[in-house]
Amino acid sequence: MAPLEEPTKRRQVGILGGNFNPVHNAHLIIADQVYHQLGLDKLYLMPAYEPPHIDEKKTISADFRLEMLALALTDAEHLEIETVEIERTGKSFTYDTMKELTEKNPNTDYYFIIGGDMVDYLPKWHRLEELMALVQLVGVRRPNYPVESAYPIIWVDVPLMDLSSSYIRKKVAEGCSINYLLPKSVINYIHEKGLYVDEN
Ligand SMILES: Nc1ncnc2c1ncn2[C@@H]1O[C@H](COP(=O)(O)OP(=O)(O)OP(=O)(O)O)[C@@H](O)[C@H]1O
Ligand SMILES: O=C(O)c1ccc[n+]([C@@H]2O[C@H](COP(=O)([O-])O)[C@@H](O)[C@H]2O)c1
Repeated sequence: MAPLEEPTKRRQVGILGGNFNPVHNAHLIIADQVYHQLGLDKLYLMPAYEPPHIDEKKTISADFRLEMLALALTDAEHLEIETVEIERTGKSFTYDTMKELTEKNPNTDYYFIIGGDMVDYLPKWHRLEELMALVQLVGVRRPNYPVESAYPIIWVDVPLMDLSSSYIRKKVAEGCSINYLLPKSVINYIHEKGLYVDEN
């Protein structure tokens, strides 16, 4: 009798989408914790070309943000950059991106991570029901934001971190230290390129 064929193991992949303006240690801790706690095969940080919010956030050129991500991830083999939204340019809705990725990689299960600040905003996401049919949403807590949702979110425990890219941009503009809030290589890059000095 012919031996039974092993079913192909599906690849388990996490995605942390964001602006990464700049990438900071809370992003890296979240990515690493979700990767390990969910036993994923890979986790991608996925920078947006332009934020998709209705009330837009300002951002800087994708080239700067990509270079800072590459510096931050130099020693992390389990963490990589997904550039699909940068290559597409313009605004990307997560549903459109995840549809493209799931079609390209039919043997992969995707886990899309959102910070607690995004939970209340979820009902406004583009084609949310369809997005939830494509990916598993994973929530991570953020200070001053809810930890519950009517939506089927897997909550992964991370330390509560009151750290944001806007805080870092503000500190640079004020001429304050940003040491230990993000990798040293990224701090050096920010100073070298003179980023965020005019932030208001
Ligand atoms: N300190 C944090 N705790 C939990 N989640 C976070 C934290 N910082 C960022 N995130 C989450 O990481 C993802 C990408 O975040 P983003 O690049 O917008 O950074 P940010 O620090 O929120 O930026 P900004 O201050 O410019 O709004 C989002 O889902 C966001 O909720
Ligand atoms: O698709 C949407 O409607 C949608 C609305 C708001 C945010 N998102 C995604 O959520 C991720 C975090 O967003 P942000 O703006 O906090 O960096 C990022 O990948 C965004 O593209 C997606």
